[in-house]
Amino acid sequence: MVSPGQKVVLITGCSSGIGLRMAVMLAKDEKKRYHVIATMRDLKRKDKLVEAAGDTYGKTLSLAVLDVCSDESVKQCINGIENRHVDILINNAGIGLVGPLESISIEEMKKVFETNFFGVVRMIKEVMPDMKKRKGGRIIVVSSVMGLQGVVFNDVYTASKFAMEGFCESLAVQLLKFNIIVSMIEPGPVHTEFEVKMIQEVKQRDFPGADAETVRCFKEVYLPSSMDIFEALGQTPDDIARCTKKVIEASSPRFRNLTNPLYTPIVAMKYADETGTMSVHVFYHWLFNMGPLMHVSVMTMKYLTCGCLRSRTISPN
Ligand SMILES: NC(=O)C1=CN([C@@H]2O[C@H](COP(=O)(O)OP(=O)(O)OC[C@H]3O[C@@H](n4cnc5c(N)ncnc54)[C@H](OP(=O)(O)O)[C@@H]3O)[C@@H](O)[C@H]2O)C=CC1
Ligand SMILES: CC1=C(/C=C/C(C)=C/C=C/C(C)=C/C=O)C(C)(C)CCC1
Repeated sequence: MVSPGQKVVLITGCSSGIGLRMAVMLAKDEKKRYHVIATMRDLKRKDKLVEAAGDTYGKTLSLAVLDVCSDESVKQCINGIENRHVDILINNAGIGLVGPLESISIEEMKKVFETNFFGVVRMIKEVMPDMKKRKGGRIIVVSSVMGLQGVVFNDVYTASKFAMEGFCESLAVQLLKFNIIVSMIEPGPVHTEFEVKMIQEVKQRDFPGADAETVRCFKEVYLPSSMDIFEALGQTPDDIARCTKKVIEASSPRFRNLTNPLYTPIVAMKYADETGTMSVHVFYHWLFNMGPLMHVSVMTMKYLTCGCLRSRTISPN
């Protein structure tokens, strides 16, 4: 039951990771300001969430089935909510895809877009008309640093997040007219099942169709560097949940919210050279010439960005 004055928050992809921690953090709000509808595509995966929610389960947190890839599932879920009333929609569900392009089928690529891009579009299309009628609402989208800057061997995942950034940047203007505020959350690496699934998938694959040199670059250069970066910079899902709660609670939230200060110079570089050549060359040298020193270079970046650039990110603390 939603108490008077409580905001209804619907979150997608709450069976693990960032979505799970967001659901729990908002449900445990000291002032009980939120009623969280934590959704997942398969309720058999609810145990971790229910355990973490503790006694908020059935009070400020309820569960619902929702598969962002299915029109019917999205409709059924929203129709099941009292008056279809959602104050805050958090689009979190998403999947990764990494590896040499030659070894990835078009079907796999479509699945990534179906989840990460059309999943968000489907959710917004269903919730937006009611928000417009009520002249108010918040839409949060968990994007990624890869929604702002391409990362080698993440071509299709990056494209799906860029698509979402473009979509939201366009829609945000129209929605502001109806007092609906759109905010993006842009984490760098976060320790969740996303990382575990990526490592498992990569171990199982033998990358058919890709030439030996590309496979070597992926396995021997990119993967160790990427793991170094996860180890040195990885945030926790609680960090991202805290950032998101801050964005929800801000009276005038920023549109873009990077959660990790390391990425502010990377994004700044993109805007400093509008031709894009600098980013391509810097990433090339960083990966192929400094790859073995990745740990050192990342630690240096961490040190350099610990002060002034923090104000450009949303801090979890
Ligand atoms: N971890 C990271 O390094 C980063 C992650 N992100 C983004 O954060 C978001 C959350 O990922 P994270 O928590 O890390 O990863 P997890 O893999 O832990 O969580 C992803 C969640 O999305 C759900 N999901 C996948 N497909 C669907 C679907 N069709 N319908 C509904 N739910 C679905 C999964 O459910 P199920 O259990 O059923 O598979 C799971 O609950 C994603 O959008 C991701 O792109 C952004 C930056 C970095
Ligand atoms: C290897 C490599 C990089 C890797 C970045 C990674 C691995 C980022 C991961 C982000 C994630 C997981 C986002 C999820 O949405 C940099 C820093 C670009 C610099 C060049 C070399």
